[in-house]
Amino acid sequence: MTLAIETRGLNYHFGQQQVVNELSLQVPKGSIYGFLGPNGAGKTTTIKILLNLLQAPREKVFIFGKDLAEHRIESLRRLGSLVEQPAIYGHMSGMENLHNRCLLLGISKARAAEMLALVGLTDAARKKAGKYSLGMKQRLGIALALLSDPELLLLDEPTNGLDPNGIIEIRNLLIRLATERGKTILVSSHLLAEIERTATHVGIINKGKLLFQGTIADLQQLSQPVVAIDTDDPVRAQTLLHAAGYPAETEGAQIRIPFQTPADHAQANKLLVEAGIAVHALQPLRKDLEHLFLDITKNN
Ligand SMILES: Nc1ncnc2c1ncn2[C@@H]1O[C@H](COP(=O)(O)OP(=O)(O)OP(=O)(O)O)[C@@H](O)[C@H]1O
Repeated sequence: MTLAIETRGLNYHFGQQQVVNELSLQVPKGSIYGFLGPNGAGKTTTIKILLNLLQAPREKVFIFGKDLAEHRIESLRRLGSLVEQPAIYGHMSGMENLHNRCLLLGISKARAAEMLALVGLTDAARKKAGKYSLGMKQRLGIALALLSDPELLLLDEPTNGLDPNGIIEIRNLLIRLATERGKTILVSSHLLAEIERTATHVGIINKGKLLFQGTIADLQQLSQPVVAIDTDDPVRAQTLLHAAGYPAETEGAQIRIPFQTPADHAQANKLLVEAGIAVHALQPLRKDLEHLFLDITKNN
């Protein structure tokens, strides 16, 4: 497996505070890697190290197999990024913003129109960027990052503050960039739901430590959905379900069984009702990131 990004036991401190702790990321080439963690987990700091905005220690950070500390310029040429707010001039149109950057980078202006089309902003090309919606600004920021045709994109919470439409637009754009243009994309978020439909791979960090890394299928295995059952007699309900072969667990006054098929849930319901137990509610639940974190931390 070729790795676009690899960190080997990376550490980083702000004063006394250890913000990145023995972090070993492996981002396969061609993947959309969801870099997940709650606020303050160390995502932005890690991304800044990958961009050498914070100094990358020797032999800890590798971009396409090369030590970033030793091959800084060469590695950074292969990277495009959107960290925090995109650097956009509000008084210029989207097209002018891109032309401006083309001039700075010594790139043909023809790239500007191509990138605007790629991020779906052709119709708004002449509009002042200051009048763009937040989602349009983010897409313009991504177009700016793409001008130099980098192989690897690092996007720090690109959907932060966007409405559902904006989130879908960014999601579709990332999928197109990976599948049609062969880009590798590392995208950070604190919301699993935002990432899981886009990402092929996931890394979860908390307090600078990697708690999980793997494919989205590996993660889904861990976040198996469950069915929560509220009854008037949880103890007897659990015993009955167990006897019928359901691996029923209690969570407070609720019983939880693994999510199977609707017919299977109906069967469990029938079993309980026929035994004279009142079933108040039967509800499929997906573990959210917070619960997944708890689970993953517990297993560590
Ligand atoms: N320049 C700095 N000086 C001191 N501490 C900092 C600095 N930047 C970040 N930190 C601290 O490092 C920790 C990690 O912050 P970081 O921004 O990397 O997290 P994050 O996962 O990106 O969170 P968020 O989703 O809130 O952006 C936090 O406790 C933060 O307060």
